[in-house]
Amino acid sequence: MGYAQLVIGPAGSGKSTYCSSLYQHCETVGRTIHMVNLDPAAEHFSYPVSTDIRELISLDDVMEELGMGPNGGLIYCMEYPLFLKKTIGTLKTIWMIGWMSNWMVIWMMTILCLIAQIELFTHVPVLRNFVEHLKRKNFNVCAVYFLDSQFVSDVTKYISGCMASLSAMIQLELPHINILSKMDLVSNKKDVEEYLNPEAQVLLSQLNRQMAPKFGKLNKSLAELVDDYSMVNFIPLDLRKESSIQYVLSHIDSCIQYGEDADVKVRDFDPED
Ligand SMILES: Nc1nc2c(ncn2[C@@H]2O[C@H](COP(=O)(O)OP(=O)(O)OP(=O)(O)O)[C@@H](O)[C@H]2O)c(=O)[nH]1
Ligand SMILES: [Mg+2]
Repeated sequence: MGYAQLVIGPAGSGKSTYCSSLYQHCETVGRTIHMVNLDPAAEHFSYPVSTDIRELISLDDVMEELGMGPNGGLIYCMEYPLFLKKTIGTLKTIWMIGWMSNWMVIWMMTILCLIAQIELFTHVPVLRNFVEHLKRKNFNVCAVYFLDSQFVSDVTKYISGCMASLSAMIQLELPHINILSKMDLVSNKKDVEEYLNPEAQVLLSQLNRQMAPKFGKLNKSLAELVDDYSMVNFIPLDLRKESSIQYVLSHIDSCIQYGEDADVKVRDFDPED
């Protein structure tokens, strides 16, 4: 059994910083973790990367050689025929050197803008195929979705963040954890706390207050949608506090049942498969 978290979220939401802090945290507590970069647009890492998709294809090369823009270039990279093969090869390499019982963090792509992000989740099957493959290979995987706490300062931004997260949740069909990042930048914690686990009625009245009356019906549907998917709640993350990282990690652990068989070193798969 292997364990993996798929770190996803909009540009600048704090994914890389989280990976770096998580790596340091795991080093401190003596927990093995492997970072796998699947982001063709990544630039540099402040932690050792076990495998890196850029050895196969990088966004810079695609933009330079094919004259593509950043969003189209990213989709080109993800659709590149060998992308899935390389990622699967990556996993095999990790398995073969016997890391099976360890954690693996898959640092998922940088999302260049919201449109690109939705296309990457809805139109490009490679992510989903990859997730399916991980599951078939006995990996417990969860998606860790990042949202910048600066973007939940009002209800309309919060709803748009929820919709993006929901779309990832529905497309990937993975256990899903939402993180509200950069909590150290929030001066009034109360403003944000009300969005950690909001009630539909409160969201609706706030939306109606901010928007023209003609949006009333839409607001009601959106508030109900967020409520129906009660999984759309957020865990705050303050990277200054070790306890906050530990708290997030414990949620992820329980989400993918890490720990129960963590010490089992036996391979329950065929590496050549
Ligand atoms: N104050 C504060 N700043 C943060 C935190 N996390 C990230 N940042 C800053 O936010 C910016 C973006 O963070 P990244 O970790 O690069 O975000 P990302 O999601 O990896 O961004 P892309 O890879 O471009 O999609 C950087 O300037 C970070 O220093 C945090 O917890 N607190
Ligand atoms: Mg990044």
